[in-house]
Amino acid sequence: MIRFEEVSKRYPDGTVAVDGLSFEVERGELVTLVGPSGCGKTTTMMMVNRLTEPTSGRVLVDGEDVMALDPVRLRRRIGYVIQQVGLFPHRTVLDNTATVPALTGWRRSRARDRAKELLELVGLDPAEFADRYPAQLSGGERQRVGVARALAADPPVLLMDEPFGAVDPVVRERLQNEFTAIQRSLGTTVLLVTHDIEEAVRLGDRMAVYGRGRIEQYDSPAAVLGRPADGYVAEFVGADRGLKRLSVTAVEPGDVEEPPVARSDEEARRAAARLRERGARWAVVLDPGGHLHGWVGLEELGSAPEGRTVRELARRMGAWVPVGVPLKQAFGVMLQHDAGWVAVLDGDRFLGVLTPAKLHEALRRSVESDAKGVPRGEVAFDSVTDA
Ligand SMILES: Nc1ncnc2c1ncn2[C@@H]1O[C@H](COP(=O)(O)OP(=O)(O)OP(=O)(O)O)[C@@H](O)[C@H]1O
Repeated sequence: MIRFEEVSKRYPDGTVAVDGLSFEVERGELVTLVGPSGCGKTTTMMMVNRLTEPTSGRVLVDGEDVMALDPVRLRRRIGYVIQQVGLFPHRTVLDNTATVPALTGWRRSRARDRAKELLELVGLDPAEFADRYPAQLSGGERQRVGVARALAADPPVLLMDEPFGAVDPVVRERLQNEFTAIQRSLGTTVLLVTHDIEEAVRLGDRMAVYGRGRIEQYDSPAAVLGRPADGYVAEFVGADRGLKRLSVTAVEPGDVEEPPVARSDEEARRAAARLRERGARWAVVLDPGGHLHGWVGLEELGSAPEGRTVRELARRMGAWVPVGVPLKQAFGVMLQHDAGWVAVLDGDRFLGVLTPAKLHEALRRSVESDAKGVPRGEVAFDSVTDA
């Protein structure tokens, strides 16, 4: 969708901002550009919509050399979100958001409805914000309007320069999640510049790590963290890249272990005897169909009056995640519930539990699987301690 062929940019004062850059962004892909200040990220992006032009090489959008296209028409196909946002000061939030749909010929009421939907999505209640002017917003709110406005236009390509920079960390994470969900559903191709390595790792299908004027590594976040191309990249992504990998490594069915289980229709005392024999102090409670019902402690089971079933004593289980979420999320749930494990579900089917030891093992397996180029399930460790 976007292709750079040996692109260089030398500014008139002689500064070489970008030097012989070649890479490609597939349709529907979200690529993050990350690197230290002044390394050429913004220049790279501005060459896509011709806000600046290459000195040599070619930039192709959908197979067409941007230099052969009319800049105004080119920019209509390419959304642009910048940190300073660039909202129209004399227009309300709603009109700002509806600008492009209105320009491209939508009926006014339809454009405004769409704008309201998107404002809501980025966490700005239209009832409160629609009629305000940009000057009446905080920096973070302005940024959110900028993101809503870019999405309202539904462009096939979106360029974003630090779009979430001015938003506080809690709102940022929500906004990032909502943004990527919309981006995936619309199939938008995105180039996103960021200083924040976490953001680059979490959002990018692929990430480009910049050194001065060039890309040092272009790969999936898991590969960049697992196999940095050189010392520079390793240092840039940080000594805690193992931790960062938690964000990009999914919980797989093979990561879970089988916990002690009690069936909900089982008699409580019988279940207690079974658990005692096994040396277990608690059990996951499943209904006869194998669905998660909750959990129960040995003490409650053992002291239950005769005839009680496990179901009557089971407690609700908050510590669970769907299979496929990042390990980081599973770890977060574990900490949030102060639990030594977290249940993993596939739809409403219980797969098993993820323990801290299993989580560590999953992380190590993912590093090894990248290094050896084999699927994670095929990486063998003799024991967790070896891992
Ligand atoms: N119009 C210009 N004229 C001359 N030099 C420029 C111009 N714009 C940018 N540069 C220089 O080109 C280099 C790359 O700048 P660019 O803005 O692309 O970097 P960046 O990676 O986006 O930086 P930051 O993360 O700080 O935004 C820098 O050395 C910058 O000073």
